[in-house]
Amino acid sequence: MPDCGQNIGESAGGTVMPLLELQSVTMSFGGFKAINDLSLKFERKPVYGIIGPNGAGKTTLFNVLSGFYRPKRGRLLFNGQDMTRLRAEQFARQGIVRSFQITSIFPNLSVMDNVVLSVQRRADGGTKAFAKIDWHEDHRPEASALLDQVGIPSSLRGRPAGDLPYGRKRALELAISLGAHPTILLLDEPTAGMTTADVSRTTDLIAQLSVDRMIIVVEHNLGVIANVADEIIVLQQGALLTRGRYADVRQDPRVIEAYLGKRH
Ligand SMILES: Nc1ncnc2c1ncn2[C@@H]1O[C@H](COP(=O)(O)OP(=O)(O)OP(=O)(O)O)[C@@H](O)[C@H]1O
Repeated sequence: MPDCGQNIGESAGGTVMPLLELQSVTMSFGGFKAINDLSLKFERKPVYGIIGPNGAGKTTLFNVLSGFYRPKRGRLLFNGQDMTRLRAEQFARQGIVRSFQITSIFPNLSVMDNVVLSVQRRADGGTKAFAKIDWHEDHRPEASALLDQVGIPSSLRGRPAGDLPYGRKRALELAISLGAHPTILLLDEPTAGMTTADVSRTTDLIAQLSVDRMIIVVEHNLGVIANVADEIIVLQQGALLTRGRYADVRQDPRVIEAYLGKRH
């Protein structure tokens, strides 16, 4: 392969290519535009937070970014590659992985085997999701390390995943996602429904995980966003209202109005 002297993420012209880019994306439901002609660039920052009032289009955007929705109009580029027509599992194989859908946990499998399965799936290129347990042995060390990383103690790892308390289930979901070796990790309301202690643990974990990968978080809890996000993207009515550091965004009168209404 010829060496063109080009770094990953750098275009031929020397300008830095966004890791992820939306170009004029519209996502409609029965004629209603939940996302309307939205263009966004995600550079290589560690943590982006997506916020906005109810109905702003956060979940829809999240579903587009993770390949769960395919927009009718516009394009989604990952490292310059057009992802628009790909499916969610192809996104995951390329390195865009979403977490915090407890539905992806197999409740009857042990906590450890859930993570082993994820590591296995990645190692096999996503082709043998329901493999026999005996070839899991090779993947136990990595699975153990991932469970260490998300703070699930050894005493819980042999238990059926379905028996874990809520906060631990979400940590397990994160370990499962990390087994896919994401370049971009998408977190959908990572602290929803958590106790204060779990919120604090999850916030620390997001910061720790962001050292090695980009994280995009959709979150209602602005305290969490303030703590973890390097840049905030504010949506309103399916469009970009503004973006920037939390300290600046929270003082923006348009953002205050969007959240609280004109009277405030
Ligand atoms: N599957 C769907 N079918 C019809 N309308 C939808 C669908 N999904 C979202 N919408 C509409 O699109 C708009 C944006 O919804 P979305 O869930 O993306 O907003 P959100 O910012 O995540 O809101 P919330 O903060 O309330 O979760 C809303 O008006 C919603 O009713």
